[in-house]
Amino acid sequence: MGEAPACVANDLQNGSPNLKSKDGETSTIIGDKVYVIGRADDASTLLLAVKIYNKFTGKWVIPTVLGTRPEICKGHSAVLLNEDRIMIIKKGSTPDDCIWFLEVNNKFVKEQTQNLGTDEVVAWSKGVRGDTEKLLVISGPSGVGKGTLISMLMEEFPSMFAFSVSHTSRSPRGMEKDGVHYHFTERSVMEKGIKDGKFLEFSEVHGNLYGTSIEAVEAVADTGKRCILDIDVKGARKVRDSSFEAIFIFLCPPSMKELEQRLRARGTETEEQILKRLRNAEAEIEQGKSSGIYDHVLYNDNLEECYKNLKKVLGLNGSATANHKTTPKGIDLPPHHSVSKVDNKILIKSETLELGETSKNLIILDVSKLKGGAPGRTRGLNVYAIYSFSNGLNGI
Ligand SMILES: Nc1ncnc2c1ncn2[C@@H]1O[C@H](COP(=O)(O)OP(=O)(O)OP(=O)(O)O)[C@@H](O)[C@H]1O
Ligand SMILES: Nc1nc2c(ncn2[C@@H]2O[C@H](COP(=O)(O)O)[C@@H](O)[C@H]2O)c(=O)[nH]1
Repeated sequence: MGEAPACVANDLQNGSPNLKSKDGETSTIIGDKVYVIGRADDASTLLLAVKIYNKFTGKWVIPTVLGTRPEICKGHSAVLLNEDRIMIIKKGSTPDDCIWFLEVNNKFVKEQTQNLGTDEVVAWSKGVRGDTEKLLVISGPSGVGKGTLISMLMEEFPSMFAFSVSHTSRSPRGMEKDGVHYHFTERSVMEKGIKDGKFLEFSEVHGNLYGTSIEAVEAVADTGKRCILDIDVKGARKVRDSSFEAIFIFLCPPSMKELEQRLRARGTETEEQILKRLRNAEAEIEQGKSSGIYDHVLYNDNLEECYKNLKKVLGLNGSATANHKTTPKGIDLPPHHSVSKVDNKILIKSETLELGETSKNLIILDVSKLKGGAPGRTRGLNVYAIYSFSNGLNGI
């Protein structure tokens, strides 16, 4: 890995920021750095690898890679968007796997670079056609009824909402199932995952470690459903500061006395744990109301009333089919194609031979309204137009 990529010298001469594919690799220049994407040097993985050549220091760096990585394919094109994001268009891939984004300098990458204390961090996100709904973040003191209200929403709107399954170091309660209510995990394993940048957010709550993994949020994004996070105020603040768009709701109990009764009646905690949760509740309620994180503060006194109010702030009219979004569609790209960029449009050209006639095809992807990004999915990818020209037309 000692030599500079061959493309660097040529590229500096012709001034192009995006370099031609060499042996299935692409090289994209951003400032002093060349991002080389392709097979891993040791061929030990079937996932695309990233290495960075720093033209200033003359050194290669293997970055910390966050998010789910795309699988290797029959070649790919790389297109630089906005100096902080490289779009990868895979050849011969399935419609839901052909567009990926490598974030090299967005807010999340900058935060993680600081958190992880490493020099270089990059983050993958899969491209999703069209729009998906904002995340729904629900917080409130233990026993206020978050889980109860979330279950009601998911029961009434099963095709619309899905729960992000958090990791926790606490032990399961009687009815709780691993992988359904939480991923119950050893603290040391969670700490290693946090160190490796696998978590969107994490927090120490009531003496245990809790966290939302990037994978948990990605898993929900892939179903096209709206992702619900049941997390504490510190975690909500981290999500608020991230690139995610979300609606933040804080639930308050009618009184501390009622909160205590609910916790005791639930019967899932020891006396010591109940007292600890109640001690933390007052500070949490104070922060929830005054932090400016939350868009809505709802009081859960009468359960049915509170559920009605929750649906109201979510714009649900009570019908089970309201606002139902379908799973995001993929993009049917021809297996072999060439890619170019004009302003905010990506032009994907291909030729097919049918019944002795060559037809030229042009797909235009509009990337002007991209939203989200790593961690999670990059949404808002729009197939702008598909043109097909039979032999003799030289328009493309
Ligand atoms: N409005 C309500 N009136 C009376 N009881 C309620 C109400 N809402 C929820 N409960 C009950 O209060 C208990 C606590 O509710 P729940 O487990 O949903 O709280 P939670 O906020 O998710 O707590 P935790 O953060 O500890 O998981 C449950 O037994 C639930 O049935
Ligand atoms: N920051 C996060 N907080 C979380 C997460 N998952 C749950 N929680 C919060 O923890 C407490 C206690 O939950 P319990 O299930 O032990 O009663 C509660 O306030 C949850 O909102 C998470 O991933 N991140």
